[in-house]
Amino acid sequence: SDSTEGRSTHFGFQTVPEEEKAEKVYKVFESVAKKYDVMNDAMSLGIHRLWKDTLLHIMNPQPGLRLLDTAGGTGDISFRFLEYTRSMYDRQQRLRAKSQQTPSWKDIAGHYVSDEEGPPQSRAVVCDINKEMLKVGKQRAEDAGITTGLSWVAGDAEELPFDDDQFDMYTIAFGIRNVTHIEQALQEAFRVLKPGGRFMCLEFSKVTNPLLARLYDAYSFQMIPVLGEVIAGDWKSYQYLVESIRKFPDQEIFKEMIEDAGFFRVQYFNLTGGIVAIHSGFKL
Ligand SMILES: C[S@@+](CC[C@H](N)C(=O)[O-])C[C@H]1O[C@@H](n2cnc3c(N)ncnc32)[C@H](O)[C@@H]1O
Repeated sequence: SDSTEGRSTHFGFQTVPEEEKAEKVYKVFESVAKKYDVMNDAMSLGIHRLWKDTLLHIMNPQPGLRLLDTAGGTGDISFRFLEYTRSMYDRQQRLRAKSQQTPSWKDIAGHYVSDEEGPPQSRAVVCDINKEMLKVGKQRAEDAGITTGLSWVAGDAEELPFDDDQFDMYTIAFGIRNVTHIEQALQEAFRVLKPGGRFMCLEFSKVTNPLLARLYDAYSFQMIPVLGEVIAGDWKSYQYLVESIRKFPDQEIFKEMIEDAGFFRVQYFNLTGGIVAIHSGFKL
């Protein structure tokens, strides 16, 4: 660290003191909010959509669960969660209509629903520190006609504005590397999950294949800030993005950090050769 006082953290190609990171990160996302979604498609050639879909497939949530989507930004994970549980409900209804032997709702979803209560309502809470990102997300939800089961809360992953044991699922997608004290955010995830609840994190990680690593490095250092400048008029924010990815702990180290926060059965899945990884763990 080249900081003279305290610990330091990287921002762009400079090193900034840890206490300034949150402010810098806030400014980055405030600045990119309106172009955030289009930039994601441009930078990843649309692949971020597949990574997010994969997170949902691994989670495989039953209808009626409650999700906290931390650093949820403009809502991508929450939208997918609500869509996934809705289509699972439809599928189960169709199966049920076809066969008397199909289990009842109570059998499928345990204590969450009873047949008398009708379709279980899945709920997603998007929590993000950045009001601009939440604003863009709310507008997207409105445009897509998503009116039920979704709420938007301004809050810090390091100090979540929720009581203990509230959620069945906790997700953080491309969010944790932006948080100043990762351990603190992991402890908060543990606190707000119900016993049996699941933590899932989608984040850039360490590319495992050396050839892919070289290509990926060239692409991200040469192309991403250029795309940021051309599409969003913001070179610096996208330079930060590339650099913050390189600073984030690799798969194994991050797995240990999750275990240290108290989670059990921690595992990870590499996607696209480790460009991103999904880490998962349970609160018992
Ligand atoms: C790259 S975006 C990810 C958004 C969304 N999860 C997605 O996958 O598209 C990172 C988000 O993390 C948020 N963020 C950064 N630090 C945070 C913190 N300490 N607490 C909550 N959110 C934070 C930013 O405001 C931003 O919206």
